[in-house]
Amino acid sequence: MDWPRARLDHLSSLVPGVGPNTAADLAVAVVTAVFVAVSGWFVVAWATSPLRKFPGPLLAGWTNLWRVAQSSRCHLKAMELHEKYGPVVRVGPNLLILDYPELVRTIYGTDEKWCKTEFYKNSSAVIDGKITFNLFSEPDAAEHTRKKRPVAKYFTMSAVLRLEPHIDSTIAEFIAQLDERFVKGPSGPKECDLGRWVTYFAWDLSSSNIFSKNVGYLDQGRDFDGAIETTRKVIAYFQIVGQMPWLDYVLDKNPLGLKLGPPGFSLAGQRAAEALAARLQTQKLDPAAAAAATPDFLQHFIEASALHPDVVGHADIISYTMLLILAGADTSANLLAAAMYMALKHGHVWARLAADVRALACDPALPVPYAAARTLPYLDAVLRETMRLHPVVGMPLERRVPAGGLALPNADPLKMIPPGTAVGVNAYVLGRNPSLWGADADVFRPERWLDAEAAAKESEDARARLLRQLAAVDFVFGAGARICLGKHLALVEMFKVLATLANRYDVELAFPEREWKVRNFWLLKGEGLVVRLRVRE
Ligand code: HEM
Repeated sequence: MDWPRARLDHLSSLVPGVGPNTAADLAVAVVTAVFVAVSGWFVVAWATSPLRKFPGPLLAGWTNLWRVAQSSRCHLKAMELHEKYGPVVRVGPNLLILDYPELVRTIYGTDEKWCKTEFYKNSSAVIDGKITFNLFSEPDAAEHTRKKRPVAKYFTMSAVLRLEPHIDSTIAEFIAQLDERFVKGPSGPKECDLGRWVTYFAWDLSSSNIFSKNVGYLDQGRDFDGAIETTRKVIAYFQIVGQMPWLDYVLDKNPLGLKLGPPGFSLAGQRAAEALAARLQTQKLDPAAAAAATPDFLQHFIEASALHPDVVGHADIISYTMLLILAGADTSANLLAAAMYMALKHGHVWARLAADVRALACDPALPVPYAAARTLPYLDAVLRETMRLHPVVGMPLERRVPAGGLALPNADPLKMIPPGTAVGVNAYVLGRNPSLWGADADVFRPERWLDAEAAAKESEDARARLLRQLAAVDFVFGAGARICLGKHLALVEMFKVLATLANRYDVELAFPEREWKVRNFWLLKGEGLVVRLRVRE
């Protein structure tokens, strides 16, 4: 639109130093004024921030854009920063990252004072124009407890073990596909992109645990409906907007209802809604068959709805199931791929693991029972060591400092973090802290766990140190009131599938000299796990 000349002249004459000449002058003046105002605002905010005393990159203290730019390698950047600045580093105008193992119990406790920050808010749906939090994103502690209470009992170890038949059937499908596609055939074993195949496995397994039905990724050998790729994009989007929450209000949750941000996650919602409707129908028509079926999460949530109708409606059942898909599939796939890569990269580790598993004398044609796999200390050590160095979630778990502030330990001269500050510990950093792990903190050495357990039997100090190490590795699943609900399930799956693969196959890396590439898209995902498999003699 062209503005009338007189109006432009009048407006531009209001800007000091700019004569009533041209529209271009006015535009320059407006841009300059905005720039000066915004810069001024940044300078004042920076100069008056109570976090100014905390060290960190200068730009990070001004704008969250700095950390957004680091996203895909923020776990490595965090290591560099702690090395340079110490255990407390300012990585955003209102965010400090901490490398104090002893603070984990305070920050991630059960006392409901430490709430999740805005980082999590965006991973919620908009229903009827309102942001509706799920169990994971809910910031309010009381509301979180209300949402969690009806379903928590379905995630205990004993409840998870009742899902073992689903895990077995998916592992059976997994090895059948590996045999058929990569082991058999006249030309002998073929290269197998195991990283891709564990992803199909984890996605089918997640669906089997929830709906008693695989989606068919293993069967088809591809992400045939695009849901895996879409979910990854959704998680990567959450990583970015979590760090600059206002972006999500522009890109996704804007009042105009325009979707400029993440790809829709509607396929998972639609699948969940259809499965729920079908299950309710079956229950009505054939209650005896429904009661006799192996339980799954859908069944559990329907039961929770019957027991707690005031908390769990049908929309909540769909929300719980979608969350399990989002939180449980790629996380498990990434940990499984990391354990395989690390054990194979250190050939003696895989050899010892395979020898221990085979000594159990389980049938190599069948999935190894959890009760048998769990008896193997070396398998346990391989898993712990993998989680220590490749903790899956590659970002700090942000929490808001409550009233009273946070006192720093060890007479840290910075002493006190003020209330309202966002703070976070990154499991990747904790897993490499030399005060916990010693000088070889960066080395993959499962034997350290066996040594530590032996030492713990001999001395109180060693026992206390082992407990600290166990707590640090456990932090891979978070801690306290917001600890991962799927922790037991994930561990049962890991024990079983690693034991089954080691029991059935001789495995080697196809390109042992190559390093895999790890990218951080909130989750740490390694790429380049390519192997050759032979069914063992
Ligand atoms: C190796 C696998 C997994 C890892 C490393 C992992 C890690 C985590 C972490 C770190 C959190 C806490 C986030 C925070 O406090 O900011 C979390 C929460 C959660 N996880 Fe997992 N997870 C895994 C597998 C699973 C599985 C298999 C499921 C479901 C079957 C699951 C369901 C959840 C849920 C529902 C929450 C939210 C809990 C709450 O806020 O009450 N996770 N997970």
